[in-house]
Amino acid sequence: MSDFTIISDAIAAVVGSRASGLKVADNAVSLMLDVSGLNANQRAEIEADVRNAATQAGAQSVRVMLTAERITPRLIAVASGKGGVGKSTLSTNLAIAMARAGRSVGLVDADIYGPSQPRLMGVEGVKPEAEGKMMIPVMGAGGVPFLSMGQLVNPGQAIAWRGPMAGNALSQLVDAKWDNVRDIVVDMPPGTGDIQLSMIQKHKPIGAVIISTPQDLALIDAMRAISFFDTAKVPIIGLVENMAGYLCPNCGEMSDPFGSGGAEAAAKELGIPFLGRIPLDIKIRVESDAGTPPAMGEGPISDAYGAIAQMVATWLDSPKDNAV
Ligand SMILES: Nc1ncnc2c1ncn2[C@@H]1O[C@H](COP(=O)(O)OP(=O)(O)OP(=O)(O)O)[C@@H](O)[C@H]1O
Repeated sequence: MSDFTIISDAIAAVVGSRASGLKVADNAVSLMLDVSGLNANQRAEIEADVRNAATQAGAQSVRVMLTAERITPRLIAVASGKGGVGKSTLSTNLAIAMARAGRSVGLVDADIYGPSQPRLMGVEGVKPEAEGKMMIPVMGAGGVPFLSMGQLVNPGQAIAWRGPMAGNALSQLVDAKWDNVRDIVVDMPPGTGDIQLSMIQKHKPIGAVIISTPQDLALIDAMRAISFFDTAKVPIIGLVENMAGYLCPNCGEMSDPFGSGGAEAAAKELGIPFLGRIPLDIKIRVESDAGTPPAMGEGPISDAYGAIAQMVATWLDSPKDNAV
């Protein structure tokens, strides 16, 4: 067998058809490696695998050029019928849990009423750089690239916006230099008005995750959000119940200050998936506010976000009519 065939077979054995343009001259190897859809860690790993395989097959130097097709990220809207139910906290932790599971995911804070994500992502005050007219996402907690309305405007300035302005501002965040990010979790403004409608009409999300607390009144608002996305023909990925049970740090007893199970029952009634339940736990607020959201750590809370991320990932990977 020629050196070329030995090296080519060794590379194909580790990366299949991702390698192309292989050249071998005097044991110096060069090739192109398609890294579309892989995150930064996976890119580094696959490149190292190729280098090892080529070296073990006899190459003395290996030059690898990474290439990736430009992909348009899919948007996952995280929405709630009303404010204060934990939508931003879920968005951050969902994105981090998805990234931990090896997915190439970004986060956009589209909540013009109170962009809180820069703090949760540990990048408060960090201004994104631009390449031409394109913003470059900043690297946030858990290695998740991130952009926020709070980086576009001063606090309070966006409150007076009408729908089209909000839609245009979202364009700046979504049409940024996301490189190989496949999915972007979008923290939507709470509610179901003109602003939210403009945003989803302009940037149709592939699906929506709705979050609610267990009280009846909150669930009525969540139902409104669900029918809002239904009307806009955005599929519902599922419903999350937040603040669903309180574990007393002193006596260890579990209580349900806002009730529990209401969201699961509502999801069943509506025929939409129930994605999981996050307890009321002060650690969630403290760690999120400190820019180290609990999904980055270990334990039951991190596991709960991980399980929701897994369900969202399964939904994204399942065949669907509106797949991009
Ligand atoms: N499961 C939880 N346990 C304890 N605190 C929580 C939990 N979920 C959210 N919080 C806290 O509740 C407050 C509101 O949460 P968050 O900002 O995520 O809500 P929101 O729905 O995005 O609100 P807004 O409508 O203002 O955007 C925050 O202080 C957050 O840390």
